[in-house]
Amino acid sequence: MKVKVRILDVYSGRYSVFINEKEAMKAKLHPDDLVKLEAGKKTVYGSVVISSLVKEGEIGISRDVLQLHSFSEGEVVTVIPSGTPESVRYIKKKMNGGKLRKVEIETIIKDIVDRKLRDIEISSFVTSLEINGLDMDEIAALTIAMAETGDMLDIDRKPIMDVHSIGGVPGNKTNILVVPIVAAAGLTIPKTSSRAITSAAGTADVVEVFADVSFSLDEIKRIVEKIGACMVWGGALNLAPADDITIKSERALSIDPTGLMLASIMSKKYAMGSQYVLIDIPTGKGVKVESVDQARALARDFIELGKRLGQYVEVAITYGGQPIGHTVGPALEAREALQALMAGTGPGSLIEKATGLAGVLLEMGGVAPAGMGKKMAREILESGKAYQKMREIIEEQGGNPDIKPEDIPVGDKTYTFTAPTSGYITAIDNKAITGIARAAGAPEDKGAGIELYVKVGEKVKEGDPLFTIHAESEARLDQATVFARRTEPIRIEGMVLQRIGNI
Ligand SMILES: O=P(O)(O)OC[C@H]1O[C@H](OP(=O)(O)O)[C@H](O)[C@@H]1O
Ligand SMILES: O=c1cc[nH]c(=O)[nH]1
Repeated sequence: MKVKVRILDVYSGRYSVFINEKEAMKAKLHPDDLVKLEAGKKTVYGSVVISSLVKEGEIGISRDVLQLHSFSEGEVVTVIPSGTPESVRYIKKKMNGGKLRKVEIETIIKDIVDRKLRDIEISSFVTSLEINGLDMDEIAALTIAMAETGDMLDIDRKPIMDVHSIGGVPGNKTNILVVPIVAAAGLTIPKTSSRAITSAAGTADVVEVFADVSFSLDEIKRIVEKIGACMVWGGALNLAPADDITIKSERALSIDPTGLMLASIMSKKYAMGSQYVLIDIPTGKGVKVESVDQARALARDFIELGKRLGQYVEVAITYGGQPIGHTVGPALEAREALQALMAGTGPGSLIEKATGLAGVLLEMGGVAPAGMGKKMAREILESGKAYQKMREIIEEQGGNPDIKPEDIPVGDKTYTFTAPTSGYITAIDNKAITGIARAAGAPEDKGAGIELYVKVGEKVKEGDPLFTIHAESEARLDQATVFARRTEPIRIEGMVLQRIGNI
């Protein structure tokens, strides 16, 4: 059927096309049916929403579609019902535990990017990967398909360094220090991050508190060729575009299937032209990788995948047994990262990890002698050079370089939990901390999160503050406090943990 486009001021987070009920009945279209819109050389897929927002003879197009495709009001388009895409068969094959061929993986990724697959099918694909996994041939094919369905960056400065965390540990604002340290040493580091997947704040969510993170590839090229670094959101670019779409399903389910995680990270690095990549694998209770043996196995996969892509990859297995630093949630983490860059010092876990990772990159990039990278990274941080580089990044990304940590607003609805008894902090539950921060509204509510006053091993007295929840609304604060009461985010014990006798 031929209809006229009506642009609707609707944002649904998916590719929706709106059709009047009578028109839908005539065309035998039903809610959520997949249709193809054709206009000249343009082809776009979308899911049907039956709505009185449009009249007979019209098709409503939501803002989501207009972000990537241009349609004008009144433009005539042909609407063609589209059957189930071939890729659904391949998703079922993975559900049944089969091994996917390269061409099958390419078809799935192309259909995700073309929006032929709807949320429900994409979630099924993600779930099938969580349950049945992928082998290295499948992971390599997935990585290349994810990168090649988008644009590739070609930066005129070499070598290109990169760092990426597999995430999972609360408060992981580390790379916001690593990137300016490495760039201040003269290396080039075009850092792309995703938004939160399982945590309460991805690096892109945190950086967005003080600068823009959505740029075109041309803008990124300009920024990186000028100042040697950027810290941007991968999802804003047409860079590995399937990544941000699958991440939406992962975030909803709070899962990060290992094969997809490898492809998600390495496709972004491949598309950015990164040559030397450092992968951070936080390891500990309540994060994605709980044991050092598992971390080593994953490290081998990253290194092998890097070889297949022509990249030199090193892996740092880092301590992830409790949150990094003292803050969790976008605005609180932005404050802490900025404070550390300005002062050249900060919480031990944050500074140790940031200078440790930056040190490895300085050695990989050949600007620090073997074994001297960490010392050099610390000197760059303490000298204020990393902060100066951060100011350049903020300015080039449209933020205010003079911003101070106290200028960053945090949620003003607060509740502080205190120690019910005196003793030592014997555990901080990563999953509970993330759950509380998410219940408080993070990462979408930038000001939501947690301020931690204690770390494992510290001594507390009854009544000492343990942590404060910040939220932007009373309702969210209530949800988070209820969640916190149901879990045991912080364990306090005496020095005698157990008494055993009479066995
Ligand atoms: O912790 P969760 O949300 O699972 O993982 C996602 C986070 O991990 C990575 O961090 P980075 O960009 O390397 O700092 C991603 O880019 C993202 O910010
Ligand atoms: O970028 C990232 C980081 C962790 N896991 C992913 O899937 N992607």
